[in-house]
Amino acid sequence: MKFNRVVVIVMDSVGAGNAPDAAAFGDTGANTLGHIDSHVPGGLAAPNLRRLGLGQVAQIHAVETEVVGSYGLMQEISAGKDTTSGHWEFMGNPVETPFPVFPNAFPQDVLQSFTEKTGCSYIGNEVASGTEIIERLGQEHFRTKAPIVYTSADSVFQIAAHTDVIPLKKLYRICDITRHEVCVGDYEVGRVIARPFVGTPGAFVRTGDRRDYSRMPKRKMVFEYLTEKGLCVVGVGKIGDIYAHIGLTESYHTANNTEDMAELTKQLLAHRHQSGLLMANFVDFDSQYGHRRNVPGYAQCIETFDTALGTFLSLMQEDELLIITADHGNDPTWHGTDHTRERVPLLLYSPGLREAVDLGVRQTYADLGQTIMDNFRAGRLAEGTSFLSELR
Ligand SMILES: O=P(O)(O)O[C@H]1O[C@H](CO)[C@@H](O)[C@H]1O
Ligand SMILES: [Mn+2]
Ligand SMILES: [Mn+2]
Repeated sequence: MKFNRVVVIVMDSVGAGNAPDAAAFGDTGANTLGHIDSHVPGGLAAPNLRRLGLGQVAQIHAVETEVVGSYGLMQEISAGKDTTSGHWEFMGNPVETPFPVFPNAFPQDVLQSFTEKTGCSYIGNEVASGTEIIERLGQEHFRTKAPIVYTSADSVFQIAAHTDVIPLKKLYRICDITRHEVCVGDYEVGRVIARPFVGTPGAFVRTGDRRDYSRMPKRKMVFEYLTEKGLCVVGVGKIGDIYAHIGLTESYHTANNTEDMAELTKQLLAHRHQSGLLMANFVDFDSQYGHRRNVPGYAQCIETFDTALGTFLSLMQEDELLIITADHGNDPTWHGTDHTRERVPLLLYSPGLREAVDLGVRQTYADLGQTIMDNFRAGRLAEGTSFLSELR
């Protein structure tokens, strides 16, 4: 079995529950898909994901469905349950040492360095929810013209600014300096994130111009192996940012899931003459609904995605393989606002596959990357087991 193209969709945070090491993360019992399904009247309607085997791997209510995809679960070996750890592990770089987190916000020396290097003062410096902190500090931000600095439970240095106070380009420059000159050494967070927002007090809205500045991976990952072989690697949404823009031949930033699917479809059709990888991260599940603990919103987001997925599946050819997965959980019924340590679904589809195969529980997310390496005869990763030969 060999596919000319592999398409990977990461449904950001759509976990399937029960990671064996969930206790170490305070997440015993968290179950993103299971809990959403049980909280929605009538349960989740996701006929296309079910056709690919979602009902076989997630604890969602039973619906009689003909399964045409192959399916399994993957569990993470990385030390963190953040986006970067998950994505890097997919592509052969599990994160062994946790990225630094700041449960009491940033120490004074980091902030002093921030002020010196960027020439900006700051307000905030809290562990906060991004939507809540801009409402609470928005007026002070207008008065002082200082960016709002905050962190989350995961390893991030977030910088929020209204676009009328700090123009987008300037915010990006501040983030770039923070990434390269401030968050270094013991403060090398997973990501520095630009959080521009617009609107008026009481109605501030974050825009789709968010940018993530990743730390540099220490190991070579799948993208580089593929591009070295002359294959194309096209990223959609946050993919370029998450992989520090290494090994991509093209990258298309998007503002939301709708744009992700539109761009992914466009790129599926545009690159038919080439061989390689096309990968998208659909972030809305996580950022709009998971962190906001919005159960009906999350359910609706899955159902909307499912409908768009139906159209995407109908466009696929026999020599194209689609892999759908997630990078961690973010159970909207859980306490707090952080991600949850869960196994993630692994759903495969190709019109070229004739049988639905149960791929079981994969012991690392790197099985995904190893399968891609195997498919393109691009060598072997140190971690992961290919499931290519299991497909029928
Ligand atoms: O509250 P907001 O700003 O959405 O923060 C969320 O977004 C960040 C990146 O995914 C995470 O750290 C998470 O907590
Ligand atoms: Mn994520
Ligand atoms: Mn998140």
